[in-house]
Amino acid sequence: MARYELVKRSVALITLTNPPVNALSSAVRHGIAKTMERALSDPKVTAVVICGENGRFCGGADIREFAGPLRGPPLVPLLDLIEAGEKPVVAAIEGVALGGGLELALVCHYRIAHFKARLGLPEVTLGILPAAGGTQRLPRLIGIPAALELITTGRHVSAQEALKLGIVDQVTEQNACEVAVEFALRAIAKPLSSRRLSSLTTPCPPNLDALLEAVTMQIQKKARGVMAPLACVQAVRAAATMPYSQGIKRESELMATLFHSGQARALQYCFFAERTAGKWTLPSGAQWNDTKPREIRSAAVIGLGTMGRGIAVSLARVGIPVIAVESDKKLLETGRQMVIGMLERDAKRRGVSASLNLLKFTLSLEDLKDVDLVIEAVFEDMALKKSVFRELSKVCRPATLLCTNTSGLDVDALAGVTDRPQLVIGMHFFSPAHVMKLLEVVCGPRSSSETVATAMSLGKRMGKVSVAVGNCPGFVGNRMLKPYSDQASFLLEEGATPEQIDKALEDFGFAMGVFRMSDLAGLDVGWRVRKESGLTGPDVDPKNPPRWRQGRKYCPIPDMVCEQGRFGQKTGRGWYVYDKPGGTNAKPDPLIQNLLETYRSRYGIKPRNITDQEIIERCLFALANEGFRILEDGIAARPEDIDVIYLFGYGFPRHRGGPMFYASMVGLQRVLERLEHYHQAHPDVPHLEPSPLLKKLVACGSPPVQKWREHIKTMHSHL
Ligand SMILES: CC/C=C/CC(=O)SCCNC(=O)CCNC(=O)[C@H](O)C(C)(C)COP(=O)(O)OP(=O)(O)OC[C@H]1O[C@@H](n2cnc3c(N)ncnc32)[C@H](O)[C@@H]1OP(=O)(O)O
Repeated sequence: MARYELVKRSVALITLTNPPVNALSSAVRHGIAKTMERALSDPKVTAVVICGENGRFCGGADIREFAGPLRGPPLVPLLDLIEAGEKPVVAAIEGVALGGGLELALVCHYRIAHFKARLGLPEVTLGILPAAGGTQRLPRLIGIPAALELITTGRHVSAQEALKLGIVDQVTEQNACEVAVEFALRAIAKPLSSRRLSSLTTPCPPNLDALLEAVTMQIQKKARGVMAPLACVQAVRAAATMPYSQGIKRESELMATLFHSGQARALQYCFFAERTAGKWTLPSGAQWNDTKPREIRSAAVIGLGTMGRGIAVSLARVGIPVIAVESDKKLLETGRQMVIGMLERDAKRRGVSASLNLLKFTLSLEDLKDVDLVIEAVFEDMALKKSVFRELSKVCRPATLLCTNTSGLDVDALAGVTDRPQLVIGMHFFSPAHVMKLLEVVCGPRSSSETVATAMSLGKRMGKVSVAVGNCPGFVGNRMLKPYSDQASFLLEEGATPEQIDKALEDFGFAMGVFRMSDLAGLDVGWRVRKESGLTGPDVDPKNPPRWRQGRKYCPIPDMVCEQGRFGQKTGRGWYVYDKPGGTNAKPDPLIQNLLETYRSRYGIKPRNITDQEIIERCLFALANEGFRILEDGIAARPEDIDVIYLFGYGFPRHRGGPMFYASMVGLQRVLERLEHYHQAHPDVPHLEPSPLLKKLVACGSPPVQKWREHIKTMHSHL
């Protein structure tokens, strides 16, 4: 796990060998300990270079080992030994030096980085802190403010920025290992004491307390309830106020509180879930690693509304020529200006030039005859979408992939009107499409494996986290949203207010509660869908009981809000009131309070006190319960996929892991009991009835989320 060679007759070259990222597994730590001992004790060796195999220095501790007991040599004494050695040690950083990898580099006396390398201490994103001296050595090297920023955010820096900050001594465009060997030979005669970071005094700003206070407040505002960044601040404070020997103890104490926390488990689960989500399998057996995607050299987007504009920008900024289509001149011109503006702003922010030459705007579908792939992003109306797909079928060459950006309509019904159902697939982007990372790739029963592979690979190319899902109304994300938001509406009936529900959800960790989020998205969208599906509006049978639709309990309050022209932020009024249309400062509105009181008295509902616990349980357990049904139905392949969709598309707090992981952390038995309790109280709400899969998992002893798959017997997988 660490290779030893003697180069240039006197330099020991130690190469970490643990593909793919040379993580510091117990075997690698053992390898480093053995090879370092050999290098330090061999009189022929005058200097040491440490590098990583395959152009990657080191991706840090092996995160998979965190779940088990510590085996092999602990890192801190090993790193102290390297730093204390009397022979100069040089880190040759190629690829990445992250977490424990950077901590290893920090105990080397010199650091040479390849110009493409990235460095950072991302432990905070895994719910822990850099506990191999990182919080003590980095502030001593680059000062408190810069170290605090890097450690509390986990941000990676480029080699160039690392040089500016003083983290590395040299950046090279050549082979970093060869440069490091030459560097090491020159360093032999030089004294090492000033290169041992643990022996240095931390440069301390005069306003230390004010700085730490400001950073703490910023964290509490941005990452409400998240423990690790606050612990990082305390560890950095120790670097500023204590000698190294005490600071390292403080670092270790803080790590001990974080290491076994539920937040750390959740965040580490998210890390792997994100990587698992890209690994799709179809009922045919075809899967991500045996199906070659097609190369997409040109694309088209139909419809330049909010979604279409974002999609066009996402394609153009990764170098794909895009033809954008609108139905009339005015809309085309507006769309053109918006797309160009968005692309220019995006390019400015990234410090690159805007690829405007890749854009073409047209009113004619005929212009799409030669493109490789089309993404339809017209209004969410089946008849309209079908007419577009019929037309595309006529004008596009037979090999063109036809994708629909629908948020819940039947992808197979669209495939059915084309001459190539195997090349039709859903690409459900989230608004704003050039910002939001999630892409649901909706596989119809007739979508070919090559089509799935191509949509997934295009998503990756656009920087999206793509998840393959099956075809059903609302797919995964929006299907689960319904029970969640229905519960919020029922809670309004029973006595809660929008602000109370939002606060409970925001205290849980959501960036926005369900009502503030609906105001942002626009209330009219859901209203239109409910009208189309006959839940409200003129098509509802007048004989229908008032709070009852399609055989189940229905809350008409959201419709009543819309009937008053309150569509959310864009109209300046929704569940809240805003200073002006388009305003973002939500204030509780007495008119909504009135509406709720009138509604309750009309239906004889006596308002009751509702606790935050009930809000969280009813909203989130109903959400997870639908997730279990989605797994049973084979619409999502694994719980990780559902969690990734909720993390990246719906703002579920990452330190809670996603709805399915959260349910497993609460305990499936407890979730089952609470759902049974609420279903007993509300027997007319089917979403509260515990799903068979939840019951089955409880009966099997509530296995960990990673094992649920073994208990899901899907007869008709849609994936
Ligand atoms: C006491 C000492 C404590 C130290 C604390 C730490 O060091 S915590 C770990 C800190 N390091 C990180 O957080 C880095 C995590 N990794 C990444 O950010 C990225 O993987 C990467 C290194 C930037 C490489 O990205 P890339 O996109 O090229 O590859 P993948 O992300 O897809 O990863 C490839 C596979 O490698 C697995 N993996 C990556 N890092 C680790 C790790 N540190 N431990 C274990 N496994 C790791 C990843 O899961 C992928 O595996 P697959 O099986 O192929 O999905």
